Amino acid sequence: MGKKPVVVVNGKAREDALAYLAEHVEIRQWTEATKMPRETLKEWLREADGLWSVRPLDIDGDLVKDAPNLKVVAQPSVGYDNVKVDELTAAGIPFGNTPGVLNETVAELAFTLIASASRRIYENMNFVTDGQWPKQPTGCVVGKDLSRRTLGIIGMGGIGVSISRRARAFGMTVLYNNRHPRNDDNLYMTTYKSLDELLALSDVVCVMAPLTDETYHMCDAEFFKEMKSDALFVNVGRGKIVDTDALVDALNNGEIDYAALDVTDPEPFPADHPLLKTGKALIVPHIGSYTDRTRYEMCILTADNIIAGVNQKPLPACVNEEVNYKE
Ligand SMILES: NC(=O)c1ccc[n+]([C@@H]2O[C@H](COP(=O)([O-])OP(=O)(O)OC[C@H]3O[C@@H](n4cnc5c(N)ncnc54)[C@H](O)[C@@H]3O)[C@@H](O)[C@H]2O)c1
Ligand SMILES: O=C(O)[C@H](O)CO
Repeated sequence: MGKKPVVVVNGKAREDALAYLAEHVEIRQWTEATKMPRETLKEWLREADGLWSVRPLDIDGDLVKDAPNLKVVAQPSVGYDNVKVDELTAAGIPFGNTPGVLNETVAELAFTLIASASRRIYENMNFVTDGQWPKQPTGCVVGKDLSRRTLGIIGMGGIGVSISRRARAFGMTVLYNNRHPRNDDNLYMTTYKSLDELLALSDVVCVMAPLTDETYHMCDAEFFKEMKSDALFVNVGRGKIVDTDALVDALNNGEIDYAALDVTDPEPFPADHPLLKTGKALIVPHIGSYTDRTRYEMCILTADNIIAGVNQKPLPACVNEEVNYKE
């Protein structure tokens, strides 16, 4: 039997998925508690056929330029704003991500944020844990309905569609903004609006777009001024889509009512950040896809991307399908 292809894993990854991958390749994993130094990673890649990217890792042409045998890079996420895909394409390296398998799970988290923030679950639970059970009806923090209110989704891709289905089941009117209006059955009773219209009409605005040059700081001071003053702002896309200082100002000035975030800028988010001092934010630490089953499926898809790549076969989920595979 010939030598197995070598795949570098630059940090901690699910052991069950690595065990599956190890049936096909030889794994060289960075197991130190500290982040793998970039120069060491470049050194290891000189001998490698594949890279399983553990985030945060900036992936670009420089990282792979001295890796003559590298045939694939893959990571267990759908977002790939850490990757200069065109530079991998130029180097003849396909890049694999994990679309689809996480749609329902991330939509469940987005909807959990929408519902929990609307009913002020966090603040109301604090009454209970503090032994301050409130006198009804005025003592508690009064919430807002979801039914008969309007949700505006920015970024109507795989996850946006799954969020819109949940919102309709809760009796919400659903609007969306996307690069292009969509025309498919998934968007039943969901209406395309320009960004300005969506912001003016929505009671809940949910960002589910990728981070790109175009979306960086899309949610700025002007954006929040265009929202309704009693609206909820939700971000499950990427933290850097939001100008966080502008969000703090908008909450403090009453331009919007509340924010619920799965993603922040920066990550990790500092415990003494002014956003947490507004008392108007529900924040969780980027857990959108974190259920055991979904993370397993994402990691198995990552392994399958790598197995295909090292064998110079088309990846099951390839971002740069146009790549000319290395000979
Ligand atoms: N919080 C989490 O754990 C988590 C989990 C999964 C995905 N994400 C983020 O969500 C993003 C979307 O995931 P997806 O699987 O739905 O991707 P997708 O590619 O299926 O959908 C993204 C949609 O956003 C639209 N879009 C792009 N630029 C836009 C813009 N400027 N304005 C409006 N719409 C725009 C695209 O046209 C596309 O329809 C990912 O790129 C990732 O950054 C976060
Ligand atoms: O993009 C994704 O898939 C999530 O943010 C997890 O990294």
